[in-house]
Amino acid sequence: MLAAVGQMCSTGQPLANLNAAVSIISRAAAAGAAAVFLPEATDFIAPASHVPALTRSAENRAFVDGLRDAARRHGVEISVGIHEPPASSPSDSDSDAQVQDDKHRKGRCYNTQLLIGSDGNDVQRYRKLHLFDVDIKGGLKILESDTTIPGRALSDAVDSRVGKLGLLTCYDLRFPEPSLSLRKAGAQVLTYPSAFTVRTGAAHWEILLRARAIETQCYVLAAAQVGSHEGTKRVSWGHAMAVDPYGSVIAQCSDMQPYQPSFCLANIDLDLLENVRKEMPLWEQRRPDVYSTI
Ligand SMILES: O=C(O)CNC(=O)[C@H](CS)NC(=O)CCC(=O)C(=O)O
Repeated sequence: MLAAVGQMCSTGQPLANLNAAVSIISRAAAAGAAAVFLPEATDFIAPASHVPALTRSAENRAFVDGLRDAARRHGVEISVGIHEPPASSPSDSDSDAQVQDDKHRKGRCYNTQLLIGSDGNDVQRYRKLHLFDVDIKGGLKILESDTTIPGRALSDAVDSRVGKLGLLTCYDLRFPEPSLSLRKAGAQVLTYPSAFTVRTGAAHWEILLRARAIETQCYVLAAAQVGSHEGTKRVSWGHAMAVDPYGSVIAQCSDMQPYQPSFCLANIDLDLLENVRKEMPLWEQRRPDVYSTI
């Protein structure tokens, strides 16, 4: 089964971003993709002060509806990173006092990965657990928690046409525990929709993606934002890629400028995955008698 891993440069306009995302989806579907993976914050990237209003805008609701429609029209599953207002889903459990207080006080949102089925219905959502609050010497200062509420749980590994998916997002990549937990829960394919910074991307992106694939013996699919986001100081690293369970980079988007909405295709071969796990049975070789395991 073919998975398409997308790369684009989101703006502050959800409807323009919808157009870019749909152009990836329609071309990927025509190329035979069964599922299309889009970056973190595909709906918009904008200055922090604009995030609360944009998250709750009619344009942003139209963005998600447009993707549901594209999933149905093209018959593909879609994973997409969005800004999600609290209590937007009936199953929402964010009723505790702290979260209620936070959302009223600051209008924060969740950084959510939404999985849409090929019938256009929502299948799963995952809210980013680890927020990117960093202040690195040399200029980089981002406080994601200014605009975002951290999720409080992993989401169950979920069936898709390209295998059982374990959903994670961007900065989560730096924490091996959730990837191991999802592997233990049955995941075969880990997703990391991202918007890595250029500096940290150059230093860590590919190494971390390959490490997570090697440790978990899962495919890793990492859609990515790329280039300068208009109206902000943010520049994203791109290098959207797919890694196989042996750690090989099997597909990668072009780094050629000017950046266009693009994708790369990866064949997800679950027989190969089983072979990797059989040849080197890491899971059975762990030593819980010596150290604690997930
Ligand atoms: O909310 C948005 O607008 C999009 N979200 C992001 O860009 C997020 C939070 S600011 N970026 C990261 O997590 C980068 C991680 C990273 O670069 C690293 O771990 O080195």
